[in-house]
Amino acid sequence: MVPMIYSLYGFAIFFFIFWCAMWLIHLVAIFYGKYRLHNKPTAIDSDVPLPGISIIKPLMGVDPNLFTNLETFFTMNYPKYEILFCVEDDTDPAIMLVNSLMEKYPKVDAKLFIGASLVGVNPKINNMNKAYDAASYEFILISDSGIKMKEDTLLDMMRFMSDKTALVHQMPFTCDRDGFAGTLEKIYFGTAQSRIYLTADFIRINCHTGMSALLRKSALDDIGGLQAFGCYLAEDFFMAKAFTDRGWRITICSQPALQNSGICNVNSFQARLTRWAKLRVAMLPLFILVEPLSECMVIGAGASWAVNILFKWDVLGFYLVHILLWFICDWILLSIIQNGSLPFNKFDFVVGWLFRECSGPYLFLLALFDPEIRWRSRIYRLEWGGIAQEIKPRLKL
Ligand SMILES: CCCCCCCC/C=C\CCCCCCCC(=O)N[C@@H](CO[C@@H]1OC[C@@H](O)[C@H](O)[C@H]1O)[C@H](O)/C=C/CCCCCCCCCCCCC
Ligand SMILES: O=c1ccn([C@@H]2O[C@H](COP(=O)(O)OP(=O)(O)O)[C@@H](O)[C@H]2O)c(=O)[nH]1
Repeated sequence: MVPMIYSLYGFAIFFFIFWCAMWLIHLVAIFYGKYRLHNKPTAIDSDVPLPGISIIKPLMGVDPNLFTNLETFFTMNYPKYEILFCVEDDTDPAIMLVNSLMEKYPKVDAKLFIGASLVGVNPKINNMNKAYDAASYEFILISDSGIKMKEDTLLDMMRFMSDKTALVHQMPFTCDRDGFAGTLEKIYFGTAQSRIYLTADFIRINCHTGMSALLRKSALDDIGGLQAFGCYLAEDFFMAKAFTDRGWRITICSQPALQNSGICNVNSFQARLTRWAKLRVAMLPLFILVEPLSECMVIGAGASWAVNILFKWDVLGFYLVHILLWFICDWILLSIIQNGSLPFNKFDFVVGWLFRECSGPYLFLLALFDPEIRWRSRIYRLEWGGIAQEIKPRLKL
């Protein structure tokens, strides 16, 4: 009987401490986000020339926003850069679109590479490898197809690239997009994900998501170049880990990444989150426990039970206050990251937030019980540690 009481109290203390840690994460994210994001660049010293940047854009297929997203790369305010578009398949419709942009902006240094080099299983790495080998400058920007840039985004990223830094990344966020899926994506990236992302950056834990990342090429060459990470699907995480293992700094810049894919629906968004959860669990198995526990509804339930055991507090009252406070913190954080008016009203936020918070744990369970990873036209399976194997030949979409 006594061991059972001890275990009961042990669990209650564990939930209570975890719950306190989550509130600390909320506070760190809010204060660090306010301090770190959206601060205007100090005047650039015009006597020191800015280093050149080779922008690598891996493309696969087109979507309704691709043209306007890519166009933002031709109109950036940065003195020296080249754009290296990569397409794996010579029948890809993205080729036509890139050619028309290159014709529209003949003064911008842009090239198109067709055909992947098979250096591993990661199709994004295979697609980018030729461009990486041909890059002229000492810094590389890897930028996914759905990213939209502001005129000064490159300047913003470069000003965080100190001598000790090998990687400056943009925290994932989204452009304003219509419809429930657009609201949901903004809420997820501006609350649940950014809370962890900002805290991790603050305490210097690797949380690099490689959708928009400025890399020091010499440092990447020292760890084997892009191709050294072709065996992983989460090449971004392992690349950043290799840098930090060698003593390099990695950091976010002040502008969050503006994801603006023209494909915006709840199913594809949830499939993407599930794919990412599978990657995280394979890389860091501790996530099987901590990720669901970090969800509002789950830790709230655990903490409500814990405070009832420890302090005899009312379970339902505690749970409702917990949800209300979590909701308010999320609203504050989202407003800081948006840095302007949100494209939806408070009612839409309530609905989107409740949907996200209730579906998050369910999506995580789905990810745990389905080991196959579908990424664009390919299907993979991951080993513990993150090494990937392609298990079905490429589908023609
Ligand atoms: C009391 C302790 C509580 C700890 C709670 C931790 C709970 C974690 C909960 C949520 C995790 C959010 C993680 C943030 C970002 C992850 C996004 C992601 O999964 N990205 C992966 C996929 O990216 C794409 O991959 C393909 C590539 O080609 C594309 O270009 C990419 O965009 C990516 O691979 C993984 C990146 C890093 C994941 C590691 C995150 C570690 C976070 C540690 C958190 C510690 C917080 C601080 C605790 C005190
Ligand atoms: O087989 C593939 C899959 C993806 N990509 C590129 O990798 C980047 C990230 O792809 P996606 O947006 O599907 O990844 P997510 O952000 O959803 O993980 C994009 O620029 C894609 O064009 C690629 O070149 N080949």
